[in-house]
Amino acid sequence: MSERVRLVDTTLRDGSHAMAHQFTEANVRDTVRALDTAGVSLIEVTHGDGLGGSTFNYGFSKVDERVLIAAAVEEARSATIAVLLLPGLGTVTDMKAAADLGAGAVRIATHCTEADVSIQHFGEARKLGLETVGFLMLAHMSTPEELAKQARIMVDAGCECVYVVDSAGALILEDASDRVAALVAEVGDSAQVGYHGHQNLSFGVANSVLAYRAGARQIDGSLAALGAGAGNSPTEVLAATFERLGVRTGVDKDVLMEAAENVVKPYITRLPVMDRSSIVQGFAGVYSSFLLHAERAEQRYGVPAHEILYEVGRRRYVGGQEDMIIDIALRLAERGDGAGE
Ligand SMILES: CC[C@H](O)CC(=O)C(=O)O
Ligand SMILES: [Mn+2]
Repeated sequence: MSERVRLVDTTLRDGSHAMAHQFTEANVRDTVRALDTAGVSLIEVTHGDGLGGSTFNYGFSKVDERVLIAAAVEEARSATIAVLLLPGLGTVTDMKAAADLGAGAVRIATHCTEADVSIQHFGEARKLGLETVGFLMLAHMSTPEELAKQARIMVDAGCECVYVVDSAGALILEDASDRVAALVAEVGDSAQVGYHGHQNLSFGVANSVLAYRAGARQIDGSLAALGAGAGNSPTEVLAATFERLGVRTGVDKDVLMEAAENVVKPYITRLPVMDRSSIVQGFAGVYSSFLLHAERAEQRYGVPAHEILYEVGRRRYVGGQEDMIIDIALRLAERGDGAGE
């Protein structure tokens, strides 16, 4: 077997978007137990939009994320529990609270051109002794060269693994591996590089394989693909694929398949699929977590979600601009016929 790649599971964080942030404590306990048994070493548990994400703009959690993080920590025998933090939404105080609850890693996410807003958070995370990961979101909006410069900022601030995050599921094959290769060339001597994919155009797993070949050593997935948009690369498919390729992951694909079928699928309220709206997200480069917001706007204002998402893509909105989905829906409703395409 060749070199090891670490599969990181984000069912209980990215999946929060698809669940409209309604995870229960039992969902978290059952999923963490299964992932831990399968040998997954890093499990992310937070509101979909990270620490402090439970708000009017992003959607309220059913259960306080601190309760969920504590439950996850209690269930994990070997795995480390990671939390997501978007500077400006989550604070250093939130990060300290998560560390006090037993979280051992923080993944700090910024828009792909704004790594500088994470500098303080990486410094504080290292002081807390947390494993540190950086997320460069909506990576399709930057060139490989620009992205590599942003990765350098995160690594210099204390980030141990910096991710190319295909938030819109818009990257196709070399789009993904060229970005990973640029990051490896820039920071590979002092940090790892990771890859986080979405299935909007169906390339999550294929891009992950190419990312690995370009030097990524941490790859994200979600059980049963539970994640924003058309979902994430399914963790169980990543495990099976890397095993077929002879790449060691240290996880048991059969335990993961069992978990996807019998732990996660039964609680999914809306199965992520490549439907019209999520395909538009991949095509137009729209943040995957905007999907449910657009679907709600469709219900309220009678404008098709895919029309709203096309317009979001034209306007190049980024994370944090969820409220503008309402603005678009109102304008399209006024016009009476949607944006057309
Ligand atoms: C709001 C955070 C976001 O969901 C992070 C992520 O998984 C992505 O950008 O794809
Ligand atoms: Mn994601």
